[in-house]
Amino acid sequence: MKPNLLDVDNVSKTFAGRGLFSRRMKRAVRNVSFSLDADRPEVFTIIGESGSGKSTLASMILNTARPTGGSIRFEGRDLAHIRSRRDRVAFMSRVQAIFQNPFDAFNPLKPVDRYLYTAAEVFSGCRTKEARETRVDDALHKVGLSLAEVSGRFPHEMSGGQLQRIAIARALVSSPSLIVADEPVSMIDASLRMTVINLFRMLRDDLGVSIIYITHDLATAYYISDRLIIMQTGEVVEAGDARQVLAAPRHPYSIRLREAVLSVDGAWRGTGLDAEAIQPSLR
Ligand SMILES: Nc1ncnc2c1ncn2[C@@H]1O[C@H](COP(=O)(O)OP(=O)(O)OP(=O)(O)O)[C@@H](O)[C@H]1O
Repeated sequence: MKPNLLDVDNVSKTFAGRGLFSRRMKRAVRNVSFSLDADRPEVFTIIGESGSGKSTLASMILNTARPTGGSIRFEGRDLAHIRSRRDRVAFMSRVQAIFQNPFDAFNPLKPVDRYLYTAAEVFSGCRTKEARETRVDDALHKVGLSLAEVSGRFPHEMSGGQLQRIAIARALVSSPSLIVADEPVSMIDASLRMTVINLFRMLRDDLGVSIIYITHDLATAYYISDRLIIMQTGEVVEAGDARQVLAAPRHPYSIRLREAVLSVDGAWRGTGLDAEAIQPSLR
């Protein structure tokens, strides 16, 4: 039987308390489980307020932090068994990350195309300049840009939205099957947010890439998610089909979350989304 794309199996993460003599442990993530099907690309959203454990969970999925309980398998392989450089590179070519602030992801003194060439060489094994250029141009076209537009340009010459699209292009260079996007639009102008959000849809529908979309923003979550989990103090308090969960939330936290969005006039406008058009039943 074909393994799942991802299995997060009863995963927990406890941090040792800060301070030399501190014995207090911080349980950032508690017993979280979910799976992504390899044959059904989807946008799977992890939503929750600040400090609910979203980024900690993301870093375990990206294998940059180890769970203190439970296990994570990618395409059937336990991430704890990925040790050699070769295995790490192979994993990273299949699972890519997009972070919150695109300006942090690029060195201001380095032209952005260099990052794409490096990705083409390291993750896609493109040995010649021509092969790298073709690969990079192809990835840039998928996000609505081209090598000609981007070549030799520095991060400060780009808008946040453009730079985030370049970050997505960099992630696409290796043809990943999973992208973990941690608050990818929260630092981008509202007017450009939807371009990036719609790109995730395109990646799912046209390229078959699954996206783990991490956010505290209910409106964009509602717009693009297939399934979601809602986290509170490290635990999953609600999970399921995005439309069902957000249209009829059951847990007090998800009810509060929904009310918070609906009570703030213009909250939907801030995202560039039309709440009525998306889901009239939320009103
Ligand atoms: N390295 C660490 N050492 C100790 N505690 C940590 C560490 N990293 C995170 N935490 C704690 O774990 C909890 C979850 O943090 P996390 O960053 O995963 O939350 P989050 O939902 O991503 O929040 P935000 O939306 O603000 O990024 C928080 O209470 C945080 O203070």
